[in-house]
Amino acid sequence: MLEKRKPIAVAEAVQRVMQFAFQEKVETVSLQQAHGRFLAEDIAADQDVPAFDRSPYDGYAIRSVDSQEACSENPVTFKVVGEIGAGYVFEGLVGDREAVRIMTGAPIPRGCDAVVMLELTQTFEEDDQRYMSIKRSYEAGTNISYKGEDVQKGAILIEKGQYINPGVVALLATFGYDQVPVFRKPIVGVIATGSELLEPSDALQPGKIRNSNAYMIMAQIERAGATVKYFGKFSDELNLCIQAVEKALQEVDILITTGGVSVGDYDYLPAIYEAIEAQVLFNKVAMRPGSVTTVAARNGQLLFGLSGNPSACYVGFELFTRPIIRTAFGNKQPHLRREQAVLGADFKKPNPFTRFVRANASFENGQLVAVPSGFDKSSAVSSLAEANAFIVLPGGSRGYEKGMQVVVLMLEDLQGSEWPWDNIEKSYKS
Ligand SMILES: Nc1nc2c(c(=O)[nH]1)N[C@H]1C(S)=C(S)[C@@H](COP(=O)(O)OP(=O)(O)OC[C@H]3O[C@@H](n4cnc5c(N)ncnc54)[C@H](O)[C@@H]3O)O[C@H]1N2
Ligand code: MOO
Ligand SMILES: [Mg+2]
Repeated sequence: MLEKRKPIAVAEAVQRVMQFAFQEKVETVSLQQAHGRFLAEDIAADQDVPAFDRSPYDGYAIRSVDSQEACSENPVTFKVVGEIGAGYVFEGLVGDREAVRIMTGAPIPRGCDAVVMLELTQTFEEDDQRYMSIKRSYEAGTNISYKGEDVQKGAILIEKGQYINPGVVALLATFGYDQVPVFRKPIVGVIATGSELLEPSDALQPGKIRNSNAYMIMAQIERAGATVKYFGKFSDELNLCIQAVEKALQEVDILITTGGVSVGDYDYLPAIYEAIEAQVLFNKVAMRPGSVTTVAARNGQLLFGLSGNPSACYVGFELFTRPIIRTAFGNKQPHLRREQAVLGADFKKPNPFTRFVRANASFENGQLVAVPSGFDKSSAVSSLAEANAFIVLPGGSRGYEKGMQVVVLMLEDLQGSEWPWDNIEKSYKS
């Protein structure tokens, strides 16, 4: 007799998976490879930035006191006693009515306390000596970038777990991090199952389809920040699949399979879990698509049995696999970011299960509006391309109307949510 599967709530299923959070591991990468990784240590400033008072403009460094009498009727003239570009230091002491030609970024010469922009000066030469005159006075401190005005020594700049974006890369470089401590990426294996599968390079044949899931999932793994290991596609032959899964498990932290998790004659994943003595955490979730999503564990290693149906496969990854990957990065918000949005179109299909409608969410006049991104069956592949969010529609409703408030989960976001699963209410009109 066919075993009847008992659906569990999405939040319960996510919780079961999250029991297997990764132990964080640290490795070091070069600064050039750090972009897109997650920082494994707090970074504190070991110096002031800037490290010296410097000029924000090209112009002349002066002693402000010498400019006090200057006005348009009475220009004050300075003797130009030197010139410095960024990277050089003026060694002398600047005296009475003396100025130093200075470029942006150069240190303020000793004795000077103001910089006059080049455009506000007039220059001339007399007996091989250069002079500069100004027609207004300057207060002490005018046009000086002070030591430590950007960052003060000792400040915590970036916290452990922070995503390394280009700005973080700039800070790491500023503070001399040629090598950067980052969290190790988990290795996520991918196996596609199905005798119907062709590779993308193959010509179509009767009854066959191209394997899109493996490539989609590999891209999702990379988007989540992990490393992919692809083992290929396998036809629906039990022993072949058992061997492939056993072998893959030796080489990865997490293994994802697609297809074969339902109740068809060639849906072998349940038999594979049994054969390799993996414990099934759940094999039915009260959600659409992806109700057949199955997760099993063996010796602390997770096996994600994602559906063969492309939309179901995609959703299963984002809800269950993504957050566990994120735990490897010291991430306190490993789940998809939850936001509130306005439903941008009617969604009339009733369903007893919570729906995750692939959608495009964008701001319209400051309001996030989410519109289903196309054909909504579990088998759909076309609606995935435009999707940057899931609209979460709780089950048990007769359908939803344009204008209702809905919860959305954002797919392209880096910030994430701590736990987005509480209080997902039935929608209401705003
Ligand atoms: N009698 C029942 N039938 C089905 C049930 C059920 O509860 N009772 N569940 C349905 C639901 S819901 C889903 S979702 C699918 C899940 O199917 P499987 O996970 O077992 O996947 P397959 O049977 O292998 O394939 C399903 C579908 O997806 C296509 N596929 C498979 N692999 C790929 C791939 N790599 N790239 C693109 N497309 C793929 C495959 O050709 C099938 O069309 O089961 C329902 N049936
Ligand atoms: O798992 Mo199925 O996708 O609910 O349609
Ligand atoms: Mg099947």
